[in-house]
Amino acid sequence: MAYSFVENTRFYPSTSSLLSLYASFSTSSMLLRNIYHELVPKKLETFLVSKFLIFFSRRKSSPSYDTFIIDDSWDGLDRNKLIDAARFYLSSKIGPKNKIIRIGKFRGQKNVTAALVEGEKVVDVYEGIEITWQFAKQENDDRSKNDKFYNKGYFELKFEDQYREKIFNDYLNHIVDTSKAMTKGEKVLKLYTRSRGGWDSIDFRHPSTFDALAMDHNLKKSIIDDIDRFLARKDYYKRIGKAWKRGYLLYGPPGTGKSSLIAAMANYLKFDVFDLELANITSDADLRKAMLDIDRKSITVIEDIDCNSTVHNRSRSKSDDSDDESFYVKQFSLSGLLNCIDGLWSSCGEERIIVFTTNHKEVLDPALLRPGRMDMHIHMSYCTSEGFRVLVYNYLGIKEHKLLEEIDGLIQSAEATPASLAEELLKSDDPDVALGEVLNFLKQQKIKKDNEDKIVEEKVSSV
Ligand SMILES: Nc1ncnc2c1ncn2[C@@H]1O[C@H](COP(=O)(O)OP(=O)(O)OP(=O)(O)O)[C@@H](O)[C@H]1O
Repeated sequence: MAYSFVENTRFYPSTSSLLSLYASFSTSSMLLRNIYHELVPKKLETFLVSKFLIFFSRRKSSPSYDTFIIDDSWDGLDRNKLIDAARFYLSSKIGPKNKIIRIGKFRGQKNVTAALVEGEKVVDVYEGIEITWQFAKQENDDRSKNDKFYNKGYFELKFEDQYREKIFNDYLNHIVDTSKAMTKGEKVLKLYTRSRGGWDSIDFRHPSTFDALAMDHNLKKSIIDDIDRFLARKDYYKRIGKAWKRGYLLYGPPGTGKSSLIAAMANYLKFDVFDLELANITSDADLRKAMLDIDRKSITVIEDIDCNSTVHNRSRSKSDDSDDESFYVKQFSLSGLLNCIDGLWSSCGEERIIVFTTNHKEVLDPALLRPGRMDMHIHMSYCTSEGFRVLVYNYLGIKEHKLLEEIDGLIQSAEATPASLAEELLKSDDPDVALGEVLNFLKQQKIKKDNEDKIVEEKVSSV
């Protein structure tokens, strides 16, 4: 036992020496810590720690990656909206690491936009997840092969496979929302037309505005009020169980501004325009598909409905037509079309506007004209004195002129369209000359109109 005591004192320090050793160790570690904090700033420390962790986590196991492809078109038919959103989104992510970029600017757009070219990569970080974007061109596209700068293609986004769900459910929505916010106030409207079973789009840059429209002031105001009320009533439509859509029937002679009014509506609402030519619709299924593919916040236009035998002639029977396919198209009436739209759109719960135009309201299916069918019937009439003042201000920049009184006296009876008067005003920048042209035109127009009236009167009296 004594031996063991002697042995123990030789190999183990006493409690007091242990305490003094600990005290000197903690003093020097505090000193070292202070020196370290003095010399190494907080940011550098965080950076070093993160690099250290990344280095060891990479060494631990090499991650595997998944890739999503965002193609130019979806389903081979319609434009893939996600690619447009991705383009906008990535334009803000392109940085100094990208040595070659495409740049451009739309008319009316405030800032220059950048885009990725083939092979260039962008690394985006979303909630700590790294996503690598790359743009690639379609291999089977001939123009892609020959034209280095042709930008039809697709995006690849690559990420660690453990984040697949997060990317799919959250990140892609984040891209759509961010791109929407980025384009707000700078939205370039699109005009969609139907071709090869899908919708093709081009930029829609019609300059028409409500201010520039030559039409009755009260009518103009009632249209704007109607649109505003419609947009504010989402809950109301939901409550009464009706599709949140509004239908307008524009009727009047050619050149009275029906297309201009549609463009003014689109510009006012910042809604895209879908031009639906019923003559290009091949079947009921095609019509349903076309209607279902129409985006929310859009105006669907069916122009010159009176020229479309397919929709106003309801009384045709199958024996009238040998061709089954065309018979099928001719089967749907305008009110049938509206029912179809109501049915399809009621489930979508998003705002949509539909506009029909006609030069001859009188030949339309009476079912369409029944109250409640189209929400508002808008008569686009020949130019009035009030409307002409708007044109004069738009084209010549003046509000008063000595010839205006004489023009006012003729304008109502001459039945001139705003389009024809606009043509006359375009002939000169000099108000004296331009308004002189208008006056001559109205005089000739009046003579023509009186002659036509005389012929009609003679016909009526001979009957
Ligand atoms: N009410 C109007 N206010 C201002 N400009 C007008 C108006 N109506 C016509 N115009 C001018 O005439 C051009 C042709 O008019 P627009 O195409 O809008 O007429 P429309 O009634 O749609 O004719 P159509 O029935 O032949 O399609 C317009 O681009 C515009 O310059």
